[in-house]
Amino acid sequence: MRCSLLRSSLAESQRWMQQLRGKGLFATKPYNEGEIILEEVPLVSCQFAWNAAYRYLACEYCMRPLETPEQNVRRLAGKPDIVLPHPDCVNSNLEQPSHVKNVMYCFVLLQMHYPPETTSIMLLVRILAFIQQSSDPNSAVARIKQFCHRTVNEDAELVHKLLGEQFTNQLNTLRELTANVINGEHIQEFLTPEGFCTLMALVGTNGQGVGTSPLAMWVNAVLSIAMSDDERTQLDLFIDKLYQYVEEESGTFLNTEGSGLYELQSACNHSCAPNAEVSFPYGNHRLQLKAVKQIMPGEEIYISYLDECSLQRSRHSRQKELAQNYLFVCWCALLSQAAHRLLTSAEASDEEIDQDD
Ligand SMILES: C[S@@+](CC[C@H](N)C(=O)[O-])C[C@H]1O[C@@H](n2cnc3c(N)ncnc32)[C@H](O)[C@@H]1O
Repeated sequence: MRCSLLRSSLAESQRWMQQLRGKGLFATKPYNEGEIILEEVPLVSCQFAWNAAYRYLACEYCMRPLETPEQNVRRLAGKPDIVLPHPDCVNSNLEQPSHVKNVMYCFVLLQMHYPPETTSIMLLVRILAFIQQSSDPNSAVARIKQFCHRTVNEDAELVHKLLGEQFTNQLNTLRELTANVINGEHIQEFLTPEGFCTLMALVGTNGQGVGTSPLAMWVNAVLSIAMSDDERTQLDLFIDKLYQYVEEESGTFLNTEGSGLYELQSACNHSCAPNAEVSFPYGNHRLQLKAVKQIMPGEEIYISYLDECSLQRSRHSRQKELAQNYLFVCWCALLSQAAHRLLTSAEASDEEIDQDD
């Protein structure tokens, strides 16, 4: 009886938490650790403006780097004579003649004191362009509206960090500038003050960071080649040396970075102990979601919205980042408090039962 009491309370608290979390992605079959759950390309993506400043050239459409691994490592390591072994892996990045570098149009935004990276604004403009250019704009709008897009969390009294009252003027200027760049019947609703905030919140809460690196692709490719133990040891030493040179010359900023909007992946809720992770193994914006633990049918698939560094930080810092960027109070913390309360009340009932006995 005591067990069933605890079980029903836990089931209730889980239902309550699912309500708070909204929709989620659930496994319909078992996945082993390391197994691919899904792959998808984004509806829209955009690279960070600073890539160009650091001479990271990537396709404006799919973020595939526009240099070979050898050119990449020569630049990052500041050593123009480095030659990478295994030419098949070295040259694989050059075979995309259709991937081009476009000139991005720029906003006066760069002069404004407003927190979002230009990428968030470009992503927002690309969403509008996606709707405008669609052969069926109404269904394009419906697809965009499937992404969660609330601007406030009334339960937890949170406002998205990009939408605070202190930014009213900046948001208005940005909205007017955007309407000058792109306008039309089907996107009117997103160019009103409320609609624009909704789109900003949508980009803020659903944008997935994308990272591509020719060097990392070369490393993955050569590591999958069959070779003797001796050759493998030599290769490992060579790779370690390359990364050491790169770190000395360029530090840790190694990837071409950007952000994308993914329909399936964005349905994944956050956990500080996730059972899946996102990667970009093709060196472009095509995303892969992989199980990092065994997942059983019916289980929810969670990723971490926090990078590795933030995940190591205190619960308070994690909660702050999730609240400001994603408008929720980390359920991991809530769960432990709720579980603690349930446990305490179960223990209390145990005592009562014991006394009754
Ligand atoms: C990318 S969406 C994930 C899908 C979302 N649940 C939906 O209904 O569309 C991110 C939003 O999901 C909610 N969310 C994600 N993980 C959560 C969690 N662990 N606890 C509570 N809410 C969460 C937050 O509202 C967050 O802004």
